[in-house]
Amino acid sequence: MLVNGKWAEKWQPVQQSDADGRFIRQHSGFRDRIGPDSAKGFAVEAGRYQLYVAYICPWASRTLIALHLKGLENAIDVCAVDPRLGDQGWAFTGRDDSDLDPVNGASYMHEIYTLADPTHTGRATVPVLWDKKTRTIVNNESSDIVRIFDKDFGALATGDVDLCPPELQKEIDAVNERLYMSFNNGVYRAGFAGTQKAYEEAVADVFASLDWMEGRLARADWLVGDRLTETDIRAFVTLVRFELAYYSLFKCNLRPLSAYPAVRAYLVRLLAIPAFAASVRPDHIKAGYYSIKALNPTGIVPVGPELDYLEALGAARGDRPARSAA
Ligand SMILES: N[C@@H](CCC(=O)N[C@@H](CS)C(=O)NCC(=O)O)C(=O)O
Repeated sequence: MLVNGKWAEKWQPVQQSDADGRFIRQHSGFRDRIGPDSAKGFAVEAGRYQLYVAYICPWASRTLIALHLKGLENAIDVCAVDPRLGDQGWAFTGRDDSDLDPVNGASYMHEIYTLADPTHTGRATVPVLWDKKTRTIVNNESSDIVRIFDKDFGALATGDVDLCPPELQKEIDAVNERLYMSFNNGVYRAGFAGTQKAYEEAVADVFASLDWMEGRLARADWLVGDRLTETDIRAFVTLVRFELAYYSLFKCNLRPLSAYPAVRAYLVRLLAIPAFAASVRPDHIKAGYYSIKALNPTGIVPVGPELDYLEALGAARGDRPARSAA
């Protein structure tokens, strides 16, 4: 991580924990908006902003899905890091169809943070929304960036969807909060737990969330109201990683996803929406999670699992089959 603008040596991608071994996620530091609600006057302009993402990362994937659903692909550039978190954090290598940084020419994500604030202290996380004009970070919190794309870009956003309609906002915020604690971050609390107790608490939360979603989706198409909202984006990014990484690497293995037929059908339905499909790179997800040395010291990436819903995704994009012919 960065300490006063310097990359701390001997840094390991291990997360913070409390006295009982419970995983603690860092708070995001850059929280401005774009347009009339911007404190620093970031204006709505096509081509001015770049979104830094990692395809492995569920928080970054939320913002990618929102960008595509809102039809902002031509207004905002996207730059994807190498999926493997190395000794210097996220890197721009161009490997595995990741990107080199065309705007700042950075080698590592932490350079983007020190360009914005030469004395920055904190982890160099993705997503980051970067302003090319003033060369700084607008925002590095995915829940804000989703709302920036949904609300701030006005006529530049051509997608015909309101991800947080005012009449549903209260319920969306309440369900988002619950899902975040117990599901989106719940899987991380399980994976990075430092004690048996912290792990068991987290796994119970994860499966209680799946139980709740199964009940809801057995009688409704969407998690809140009668339409697609940002809550569905939040559920999706964790669901699509569940069998690829969380079930095995994070030990969230109480039940397979097939024990939740309504949830699984919902996942397949969302994958058929191009904005959702465009955010999913199974190769990056597996390479990224299994490169976390603290959890997988050998770095060996499992061959499986074979997942029919992801093969359909690859075929739709014209990818080669997941299993090589070697
Ligand atoms: N609050 C942030 C969390 C982002 C986050 O934790 N991203 C992870 C990747 S999934 C990251 O970049 N981790 C690098 C690190 O912790 O050093 C958000 O939702 O935007």
